Amino acid sequence: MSGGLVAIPADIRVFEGYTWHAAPDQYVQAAVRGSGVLPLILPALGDAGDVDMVLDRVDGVLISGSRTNVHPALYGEAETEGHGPFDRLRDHTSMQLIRRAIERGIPLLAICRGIQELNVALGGSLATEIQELPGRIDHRKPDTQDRDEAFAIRHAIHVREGSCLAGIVGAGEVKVNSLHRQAISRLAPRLAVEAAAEDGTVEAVSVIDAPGFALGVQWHPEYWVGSDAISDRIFAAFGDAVRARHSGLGRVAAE
Ligand SMILES: N[C@@H](CCC(=O)NCCCC(=O)O)C(=O)O
Repeated sequence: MSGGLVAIPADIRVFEGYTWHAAPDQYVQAAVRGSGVLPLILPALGDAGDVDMVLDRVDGVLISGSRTNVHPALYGEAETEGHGPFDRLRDHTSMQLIRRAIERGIPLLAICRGIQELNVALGGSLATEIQELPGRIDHRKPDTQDRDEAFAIRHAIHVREGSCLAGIVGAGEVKVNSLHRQAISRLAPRLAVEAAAEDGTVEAVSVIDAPGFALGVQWHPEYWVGSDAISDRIFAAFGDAVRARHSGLGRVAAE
């Protein structure tokens, strides 16, 4: 595998009487098949981790989705019933990784919870239970046990002309899936909105003046890699950026 190494920060999960550091296989498979890179699941070590030691050795960072939410204290709000469930170690590891990857120009693709972590890591905030906000559609996962139904393409978003994302998938309307009940509220200063849903929900952002590839999307392109052109193009573009860094081209440019 010559495409480069990509860190995927793990979630903390408890089952079978153990605590696990885990990442969903759909992100691992999308990294391999869609980006042509070698994924490396990174334990959620929080302060015990050494982010720069990891970033010295990888060529990209892929931040996955999760049913857990970023803790509201990280964007200055009080915890309520509606904000949970939480994964504080994931929060800490992801956000350190995000900040340093951007500073070092290491390619970053942040998906669903990942775009929310990106926004909070750079100083923004989140809204929770957005389906209860005036004028918002319901962005939550459909009530089904069938995974293809859960990740089915469901609503339109508008990709802004001239955005980084437009350079990957084209500007205008595209259709995406939707499995979230939180979304960006206060946009972080260094983020630019790349796409939005018809109800105003931010669906994609890029990092202004980032030295490397740095894109966040609220939907799940990883799930349909191999059968959806938009998903394929996003992961191919991420893979190109990772390969450029792996070959030393991106590393020289950014550091
Ligand atoms: N928890 C956040 C982010 C949502 C997310 O990442 N969803 C992916 C998992 C979908 C599932 O299997 O339930 C939010 O709800 O906004």
